[in-house]
Amino acid sequence: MIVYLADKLPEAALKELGSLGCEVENHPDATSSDIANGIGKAMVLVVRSTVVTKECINNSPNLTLIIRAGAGVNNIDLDAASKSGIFVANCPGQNSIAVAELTMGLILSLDRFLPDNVIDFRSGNWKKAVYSKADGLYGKTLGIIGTGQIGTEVIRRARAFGMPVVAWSRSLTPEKAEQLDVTCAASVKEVASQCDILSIHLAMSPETKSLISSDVLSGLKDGAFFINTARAEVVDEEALYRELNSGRIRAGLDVFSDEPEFKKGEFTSRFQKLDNVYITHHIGASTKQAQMAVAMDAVDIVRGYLQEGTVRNWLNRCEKTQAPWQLIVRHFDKPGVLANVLAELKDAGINAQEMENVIFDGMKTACCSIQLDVKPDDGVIDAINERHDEVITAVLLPTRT
Ligand SMILES: NC(=O)c1ccc[n+]([C@@H]2O[C@H](COP(=O)([O-])OP(=O)(O)OC[C@H]3O[C@@H](n4cnc5c(N)ncnc54)[C@H](O)[C@@H]3O)[C@@H](O)[C@H]2O)c1
Ligand SMILES: O=C(O)CC[C@@H](O)C(=O)O
Repeated sequence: MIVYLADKLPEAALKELGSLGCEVENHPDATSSDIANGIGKAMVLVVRSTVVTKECINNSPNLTLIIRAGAGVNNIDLDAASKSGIFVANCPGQNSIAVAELTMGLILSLDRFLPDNVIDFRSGNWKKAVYSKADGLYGKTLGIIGTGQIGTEVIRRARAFGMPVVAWSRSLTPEKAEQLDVTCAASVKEVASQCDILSIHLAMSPETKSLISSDVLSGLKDGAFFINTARAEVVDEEALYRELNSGRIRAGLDVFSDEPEFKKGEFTSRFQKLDNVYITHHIGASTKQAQMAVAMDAVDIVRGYLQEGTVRNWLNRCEKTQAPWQLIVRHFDKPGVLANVLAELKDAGINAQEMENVIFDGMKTACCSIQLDVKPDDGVIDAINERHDEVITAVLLPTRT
C-alpha cells in the first residue's frame, strides 16, 4: 500500500509506516497545488494543513483514505471525498494540550507584553517602566467558546491561574459546567460581555462560520483580550480588524484569514501594522509531543485500515441511513448464500444499504443484517426462507429511524 505524506511528519512515523509494509512517498513541503493533479498510485493521503481539494481527490484514482494528522478537517473537501467513496479520518485530542499551552502563552504575552519586551531587549532598548504595567491574570474572568478537547484543557489551566471561567458551548449543560467548574452562559454574546479574556475553541463548519460576529466583538469590555487558536473563519475578521484598529481591545491569534499555505517565505498581512496584536505562525499543534502523538495516531489509523479493513475516527460516514427496514438473515456459511439473498432483493427492486455479516463460533453459520430502503413483500421473504440448504431464517424488522 502506498501512503503519500503531503506534510512533515516525524521520522519515527515514517519508519513505523515502513515496518507496516507501506511504501511511503514523503513530500513534507507539498502544497495544495502540488497535489491538485493527483497523488499517483497512492491509496492513503496524510496531511496536516495542506488543503485537499476536489481536484486532488478526482485526480487520484487509487485514493481510498485521507487522514488529517490533526483535529480540524476544514482543509479537506469532505463532500468530494464522500461522493468518491473515500474515507476521511482525523486524529482528535492528540494536540489539544499543545494548543491549550499556546493559548495560555498568548494570554501571558498580552498581559506582560512579552514579545515587545524581547524585541526591545534585542535592539538594545531598556524600557522597564513601559513594561511594568501588566494588570495580572489572577481573578480575571476567562470566556471560553467551545468546551471540546482544547477548550477543556484551557479551562484546566486557567483554573490553576486562579481565573474564573464563563463558557458557552452548544452541548454545555449546567451539570457539565459544574464538572468543569465554569459558569454556563446562555449565548456567545453573554460570554463576551462578562469576560476579560475571550478565547475561541470552535471547530470550523458552515454553522460556526463567523459565529464570533461583529455584535459579539463589540460586546467585549474595553481593554479585553481576544484569543483565537481555532480557525480564522469562525470570526468576522473585518469586525475584529475594526476593533483592533480602534485600539479598544488586544488580540493573540494563531490563525488569520490570509495565512500563507506555503511553509516558508515572505508574506504581508494588514495585522502586521497593529502593535496590539500578537500573531503566531499557526503553531498551536506544533510541539514535538503533539506532533509525535498525532503522527502515531495517524499511523495507527493506517495500521487498522491495512490489517483489519476498518477506519478509526471515520468522519464522513453517514451517521444513520434512512433505511426503515432491516433483514436479519441467519445462514450457513458457504459461498453464494449472500449473493442469492441479494439477488432476491435486487429482483424485487430493493436497495441494500448498510450490511454486516458476522460468523458464529465453529464457522459453520453466520448472521447478516441488511438495511433496506423499501419494505419487501412477504413473497420476497418467503423466497429467501425457502432456500433451506442456505438460509436458517430470514426475519424482517423495522429499524429505529
Ligand atoms: N491552532 C492550531 O494549531 C490548532 C490545533 C488543533 C485544533 N485547532 C482547531 O481547534 C478546533 C477545536 O479543536 P478540538 O480538539 O477542541 O475539537 P473538539 O471537536 O473537541 O471541539 C470542537 C468544539 O466545536 C464545537 N462545535 C462543533 N461544531 C459546532 C457547531 N456546528 N455549532 C457550535 N459549536 C460547534 C463543539 O461543540 C466543540 O465545543 C479544531 O476544529 C481546529 O480547527 C487548531
Ligand atoms: O498540523 C498543524 O500544523 C495544524 C493542526 C491544527 O490546525 C489542527 O486542526 O489539528
